Amino acid sequence: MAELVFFSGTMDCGKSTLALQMDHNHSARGRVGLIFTKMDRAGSNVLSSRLGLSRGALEVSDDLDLWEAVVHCATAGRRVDYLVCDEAQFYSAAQVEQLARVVDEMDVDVFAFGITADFRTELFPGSKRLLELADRVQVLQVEALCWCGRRATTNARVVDGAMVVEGEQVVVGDTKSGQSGVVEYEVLCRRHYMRRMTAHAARSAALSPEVLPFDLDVCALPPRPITQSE
Ligand SMILES: Nc1ncnc2c1ncn2[C@@H]1O[C@H](COP(=O)(O)OP(=O)(O)O)[C@@H](O)[C@H]1O
Ligand SMILES: Cc1cn([C@H]2C[C@H](O)[C@@H](COP(=O)(O)O)O2)c(=O)[nH]c1=O
Repeated sequence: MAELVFFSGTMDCGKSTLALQMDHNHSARGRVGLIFTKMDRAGSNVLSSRLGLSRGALEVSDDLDLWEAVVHCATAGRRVDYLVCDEAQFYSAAQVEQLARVVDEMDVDVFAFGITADFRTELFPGSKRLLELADRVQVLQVEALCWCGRRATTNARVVDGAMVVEGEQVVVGDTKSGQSGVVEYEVLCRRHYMRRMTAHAARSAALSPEVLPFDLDVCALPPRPITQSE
């Protein structure tokens, strides 16, 4: 019996890697799949992992009807046993409903991968619909960690080390850019998200004479690497 499964977690927790592993394992057993993605950091029509693995993928444009795409393959005589859908947070609610229809009417497994909440801790439309319709929601076992060592549960948007909470919901980016003025993301625990305390802000606070010595959060900072100039 086919299922719609939503594999979710924060940024940088291994979702794309798992997507590639799932495709590998299913195809190794003779199953035939289609890989979809949307706005992968590496570019169009590619599903990439920070581990360096990547595969060609069908780009999910805003107007792509995923039900029609699978029906087209089937009517062209191409077997489809499963779909891998990465960056599913970017899909529309209607496209998620099309995926559910593929599962229910064509008995095709759909494995969707994506983050649930944006930089404001609000659900993406695609993620919301997946949480509402999926047969199973699996939180990935590899935990991304906040700078303090707690499990990260939020995806903060950061510009020049400072958290920003205003802006467009969709800004493609990575967890480290190192370039001034460029949007990047940092996974944080809820506590430090609510405090707007990025690793950069915590390090700055640690150097401030106002910080009381028993502010354990700041004391939890990993030692800053000593640069050559110091
Ligand atoms: N050099 C490395 N050695 C081992 N694991 C790594 C390395 N670089 C990245 N990773 C793993 O890859 C994960 C991110 O992979 P990726 O699939 O791109 O995540 P996501 O799609 O969730 O953003 C990290 O959580 C980390 O566990
Ligand atoms: C929090 C947040 C993230 N994004 C973008 C940034 C990345 O391009 C993807 C997530 O990719 P990953 O494989 O999970 O690392 O989503 C965004 O557009 N808006 C946000 O609020």
